Amino acid sequence: MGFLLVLWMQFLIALEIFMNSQRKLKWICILLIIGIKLRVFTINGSFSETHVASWRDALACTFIDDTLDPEAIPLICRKEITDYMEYMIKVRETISELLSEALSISSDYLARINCLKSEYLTCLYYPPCPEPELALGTINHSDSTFLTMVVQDSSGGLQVLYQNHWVDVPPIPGALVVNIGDLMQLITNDKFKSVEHRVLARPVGSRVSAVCFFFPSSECMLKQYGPIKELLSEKDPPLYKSVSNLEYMAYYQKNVRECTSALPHFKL
Ligand SMILES: O=C(O)CCC(=O)C(=O)O
Ligand SMILES: [Fe+2]
Repeated sequence: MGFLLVLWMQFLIALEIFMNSQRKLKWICILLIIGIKLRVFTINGSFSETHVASWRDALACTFIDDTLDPEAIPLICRKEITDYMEYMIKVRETISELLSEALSISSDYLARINCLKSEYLTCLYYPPCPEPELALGTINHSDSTFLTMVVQDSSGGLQVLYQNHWVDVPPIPGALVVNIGDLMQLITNDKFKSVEHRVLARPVGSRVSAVCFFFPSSECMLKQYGPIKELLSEKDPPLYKSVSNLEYMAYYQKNVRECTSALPHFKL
């Protein structure tokens, strides 16, 4: 645990330094794509009148099949991100087994269907917001991928929607927040639920967090994922159509402005 805490602290500090060093760059561009392996961007969501903006900046990199050329990561946080992802991948193995066991299917089931074999790491920086009542750090949403692991600094602000009330997810040093994603809800036929969550904007102080989304291996991007057969019965009929990761993401990206989740669209 000591090692883990040091690793996370180094990671979050490196992130904060990087994000601050990019301040000028951030504000002159809404979206800057540096190759396809690394993206630095300010997500303001839709600017239409009916939607709240997300008050945050991001550094994101994609690890296809658990790998990314380290050269693609800025030197200032390369070691920290590499070490962190190595650890995330190890934790993924354990969580994958625990989730399979919780579903009463073979413990290597989720590993075998390759649905957690690639990662999209988003390192987030939430600057102070001059008008927090008009914005959110991250707007209400559910994660569209299969699984998410979040590490947050000590600032707080993350909330989940529980029984129609927003409930704080208080930061605990060394603790990971693990979110079930929409596609996990789909393959588990609602046994696991993808929870709606958001991050509040604050007038003073910044916040950093690292959000690691897990999605399928490159060769399974077009694979059709549907409710796991072993979980179905006459009493538990399939609730969703099968869909590929690519198809789900395409729908999500096109329609995310109108909804917090694309899941209802794939209901039978
Ligand atoms: O910053 C956080 O703690 C969570 C952000 C989040 O939910 C997301 O990026 O999907
Ligand atoms: Fe999220």
